[in-house]
Amino acid sequence: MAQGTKSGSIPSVFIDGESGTTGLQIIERLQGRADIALRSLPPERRKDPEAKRDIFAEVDVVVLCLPDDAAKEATALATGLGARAPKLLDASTAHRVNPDWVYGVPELAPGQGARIAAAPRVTNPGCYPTGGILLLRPLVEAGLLPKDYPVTVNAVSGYSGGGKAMIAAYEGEGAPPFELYGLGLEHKHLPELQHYSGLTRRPIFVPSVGDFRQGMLVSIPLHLDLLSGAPSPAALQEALAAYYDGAEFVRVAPPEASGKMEPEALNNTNLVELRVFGNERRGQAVLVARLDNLGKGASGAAVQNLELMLGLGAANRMGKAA
Ligand SMILES: NC(=O)C1=CN([C@@H]2O[C@H](COP(=O)(O)OP(=O)(O)OC[C@H]3O[C@@H](n4cnc5c(N)ncnc54)[C@H](OP(=O)(O)O)[C@@H]3O)[C@@H](O)[C@H]2O)C=CC1
Ligand SMILES: CC(=O)N[C@@H](CCC(=O)OP(=O)(O)O)C(=O)O
Repeated sequence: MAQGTKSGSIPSVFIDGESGTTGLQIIERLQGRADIALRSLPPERRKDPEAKRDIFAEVDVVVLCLPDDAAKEATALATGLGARAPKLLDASTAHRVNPDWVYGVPELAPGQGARIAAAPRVTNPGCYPTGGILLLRPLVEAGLLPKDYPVTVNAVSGYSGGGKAMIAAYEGEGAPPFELYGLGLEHKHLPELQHYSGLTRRPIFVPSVGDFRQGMLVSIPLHLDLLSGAPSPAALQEALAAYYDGAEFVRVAPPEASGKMEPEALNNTNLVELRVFGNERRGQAVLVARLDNLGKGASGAAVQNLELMLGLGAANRMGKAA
């Protein structure tokens, strides 16, 4: 049963940015559901503040699938509505480390799902930080990974991660087969990656994009002798498995001494898979997260958070209880 709604028994949702990549994917995931009423604006009124204000006042949750500046403007508009303000779920980067917003990773820590369910403002995580944080935080909390470890995060994303502009560029002429970017070491995901992983030293983050539409790998190399107690790869895997025991959308695979990972295996799901590859003789390991950048990295995560915010989420979707 849904929590108190503004009108009727079915909670209502408006997606601001409904014709963008993330917005369209959320709509696809919600289509056919009888427990959520999806509201919409005609295309010519989608950027009209008055039309937005009216629909914001009528719905229970607004999902912001907008560029950062537009997300901030929409937030101000909602704030202006006072008691009629809807709950907000922001898919942009604008509020990710803002303490007034709850970080939308239910599996982050015990009780995080309940915090998301109760919050008036939830910020959906970035796609790369979703993989990085889910790998790093349990190891920091277990005391295995020192907080000041010099972490490097390497990652590759499908080009849909760059939204409509990057999709058009890659599906047009002359796109490169593969590109490193973010080499100024100021990528917008670094603050949330560091903050929610619990690291005191700023990680180095090297993202890349490949000529495939959708899917993502995030990998983190580790020197085991620099970790506390020089743990084995199996001990790292056990720490991850224990942390996510019971979490519906996070799978921790058995340890592997060798292997390959490709980025597309979890496309069109809300799953993230965590793996530890290790060479005990060499004292080295690589942590890898695989996810769909548009699934658990964006729209799938948004639907998971939306369900919690509307009181529709099953308890086991919330990660662990408090
Ligand atoms: N793609 C991804 O994998 C991920 C994206 N995100 C984040 O989600 C947000 C949306 O990204 P994405 O869907 O990829 O981007 P897109 O560029 O695909 O879509 C953005 C949409 O917002 C619309 N828009 C822009 N300004 C306004 C406004 N003032 N009012 C209403 N609509 C507006 C655009 O309209 P128009 O069509 O007219 O340009 C466009 O349709 C961004 O903040 C992005 O960083 C988060 C996680 C992953
Ligand atoms: C391939 C690509 O360009 N990816 C995007 C990140 C997509 C994402 O998660 O963006 P948000 O932080 O807005 O959520 C980038 O690096 O900017």
